Amino acid sequence: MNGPNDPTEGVIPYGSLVVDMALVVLVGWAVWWVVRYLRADAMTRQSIRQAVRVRWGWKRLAPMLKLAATDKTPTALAALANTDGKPIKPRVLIPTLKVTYDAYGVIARASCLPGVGLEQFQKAAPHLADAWKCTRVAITQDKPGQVVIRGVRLDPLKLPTEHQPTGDVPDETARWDLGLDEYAQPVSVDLTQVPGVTVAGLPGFGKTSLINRLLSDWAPSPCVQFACADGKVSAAHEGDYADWVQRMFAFVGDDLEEANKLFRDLVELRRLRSAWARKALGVKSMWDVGPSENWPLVVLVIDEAHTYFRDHKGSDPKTKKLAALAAENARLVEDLVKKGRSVGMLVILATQKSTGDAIPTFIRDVCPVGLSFAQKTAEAAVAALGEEIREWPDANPINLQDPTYVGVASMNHQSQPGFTRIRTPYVSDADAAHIADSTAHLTADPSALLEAFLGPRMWDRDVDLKKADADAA
Ligand SMILES: Nc1ncnc2c1ncn2[C@@H]1O[C@H](COP(=O)(O)OP(=O)(O)OP(=O)(O)O)[C@@H](O)[C@H]1O
Repeated sequence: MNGPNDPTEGVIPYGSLVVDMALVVLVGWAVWWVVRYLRADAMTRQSIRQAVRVRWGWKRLAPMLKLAATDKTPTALAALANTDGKPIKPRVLIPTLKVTYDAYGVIARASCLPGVGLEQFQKAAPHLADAWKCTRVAITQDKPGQVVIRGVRLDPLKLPTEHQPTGDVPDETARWDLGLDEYAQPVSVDLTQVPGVTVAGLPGFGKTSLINRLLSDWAPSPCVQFACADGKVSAAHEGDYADWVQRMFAFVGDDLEEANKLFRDLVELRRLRSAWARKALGVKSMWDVGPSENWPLVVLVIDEAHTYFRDHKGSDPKTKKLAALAAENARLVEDLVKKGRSVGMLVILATQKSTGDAIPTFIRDVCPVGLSFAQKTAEAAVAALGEEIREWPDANPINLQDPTYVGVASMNHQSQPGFTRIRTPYVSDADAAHIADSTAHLTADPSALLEAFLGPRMWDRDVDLKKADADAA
């Protein structure tokens, strides 16, 4: 009974305080979720609903897919509580499941149980895809005792994306952000220590846009200098690189002689860099210290590469001269790819031609990274990506001929087995032009930079280029 002197008067009962607080937390949590849901785009909202379904259905689904374990040994507590002597029921253990989402689908992390691990989850993947209404499900293990289940409702390869370059200096030099893989996971390749990349594919499937992205993302760095040979055009103001010319220390069109001179100059630079690396940088490989404004990473883009390498057949003097130039061009570019890695030179070769002479196999095979957009025939796919592609039919670029796959490439990297399919984003010409404009002042000739860096005393000294060649090989 509450009287005037009741000591509990004005004191909120402890139990009610806990309930109130729980209610506040619950309401706060619900509001947070509603706001999150309303602010999400249509694709993400679908994924949120999917994530809720996945979480709620897991307890029933896991045993049906044999992703549960039975523990017949009673726990100590159950044994103590078992006073009537009846046999104790075995416990069914269900892997814990934490589900998150993104625009493309769900990412679930499940704990492993005795007898239920990576292998069992991988076996169940097609059934998980059916139950969760996913186009694809991938199971990987990121740490012991836990698997990651990636389910994509929408096929990321079929959804075009765009990339707007920021114009900021990249955080990491030589990281090439390529796009999203078939599970919508970002794919990037580290091009430090990589001397060559090949890019092939039918016309109009996204090669230029892919290279545009690399140029746009890297151009803001003063530690990168670009040169280009574009076999599709005769003059710098034409074609895909017209805007980029201002951010390039050298540009040549389809003239074989001019291209030959550019390749020779770059081989000369490579030889000088090889000769001076140790004295000037204090290390044998530029990558030990990274590129700098004085010693920038030199990126040579050779577009429509077949223009410079293709075989010229005929016995008239003009054809013979072209044939000799093409053969020498191939030899010079091979030199750059084979020996340019440690001194910071990277060659990107692109072609729409799908025969072995477009990018000679002796050059292709020394390029550690190869990408191919759609190809018409299995032979063309092999010419682009090497014989190994025959063993990976799912990733074969002959399956990318549908217009839906404009912008989708299959990539191999010598350091990893197999191929990755990547949805590359579209980079508009206007955005690329803007970056080229705003970074044009960073353009510098790396040979002049080397000369200035070494100073007249060192530059004048005879360097043993033959020895440098032998060291670089
Ligand atoms: N990643 C992409 N996503 C969506 N659409 C793209 C993408 N890349 C290119 N496209 C579309 O395809 C068109 C042609 O692209 P691009 O010029 O990059 O092809 P290409 O392979 O370089 O062709 P070519 O060999 O003739 O130079 C672009 O204008 C654009 O409309």
